Amino acid sequence: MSLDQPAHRRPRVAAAVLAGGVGSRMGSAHPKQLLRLAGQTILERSVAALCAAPEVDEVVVVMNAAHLAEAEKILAEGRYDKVSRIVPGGASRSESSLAALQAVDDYDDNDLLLLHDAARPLVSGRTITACVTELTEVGAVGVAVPSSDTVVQVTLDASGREVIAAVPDRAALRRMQTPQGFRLGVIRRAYARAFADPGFTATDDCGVVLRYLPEEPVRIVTGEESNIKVTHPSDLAVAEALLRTGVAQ
Ligand SMILES: Nc1ccn([C@@H]2O[C@H](COP(=O)(O)OP(=O)(O)OP(=O)(O)O)[C@@H](O)[C@H]2O)c(=O)n1
Ligand SMILES: C[C@](O)(CO)[C@H](O)COP(=O)(O)O
Repeated sequence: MSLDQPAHRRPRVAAAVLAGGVGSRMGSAHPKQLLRLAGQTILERSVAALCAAPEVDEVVVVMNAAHLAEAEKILAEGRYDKVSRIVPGGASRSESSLAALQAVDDYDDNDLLLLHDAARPLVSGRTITACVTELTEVGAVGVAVPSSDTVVQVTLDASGREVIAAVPDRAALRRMQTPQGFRLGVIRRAYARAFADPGFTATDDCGVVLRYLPEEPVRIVTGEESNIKVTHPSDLAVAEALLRTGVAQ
């Protein structure tokens, strides 16, 4: 903890919106976070959700470097008061998470960081609050939902075709979403170890803690089906419908 902070102060809470991707699966010329969803960009919707959360003090946007100026313009016009920094993302999602960590290097290890996919514009205030609440007890938390599909592990047969290798017990499986939240000391240590590992790859941030700080419990908060990740063109239509019908806001 830095010397100019009282020891008993409440932890500061930063939220990072990860928007460093190119959206290749969306197949659009523009990164998907800059596409409009019911009249507002996906990026703005994610930023607005985090800005509206009373627990969040500050929002950092990690933007695809080629579109930084565009994001700055959009977010300035929208007057998102909690957005303090817009920084360039990295080549992978993990490198963009690292850029978020670097953007809050003035925060103490005891402060909190939520990492959220820009591509999940329908996240609710309830889910954000639940993450921050859990971080009063644990150092790492991730939002997840049960799977309504059976999930199988596959392998390749001799002819190179996919076959089922295992059917894990569905009751013990969850589909991870974001936000994923951390005490900064925890996520800093996990990423320091991860980036020292030449074989490091990850698809989310909780997985980095699980792998590199195995002694650290990563708690699950049950999320909402409506917190979809806009990934393929059909997800845009689903997101529009969720907004139109009031299932999401
Ligand atoms: N280098 C990257 C890659 C991804 N992301 C962000 O991580 C979130 C989840 O990634 P994904 O849905 O895969 O987005 P893209 O990488 O843009 O999509 P694709 O994999 O289809 O190219 C998105 O908000 C994306 O912008 C990021 O900040 N930096
Ligand atoms: C973090 C995440 O949204 C959890 O489901 C997901 O792993 C991101 O994966 P992507 O391939 O970067 O979309």
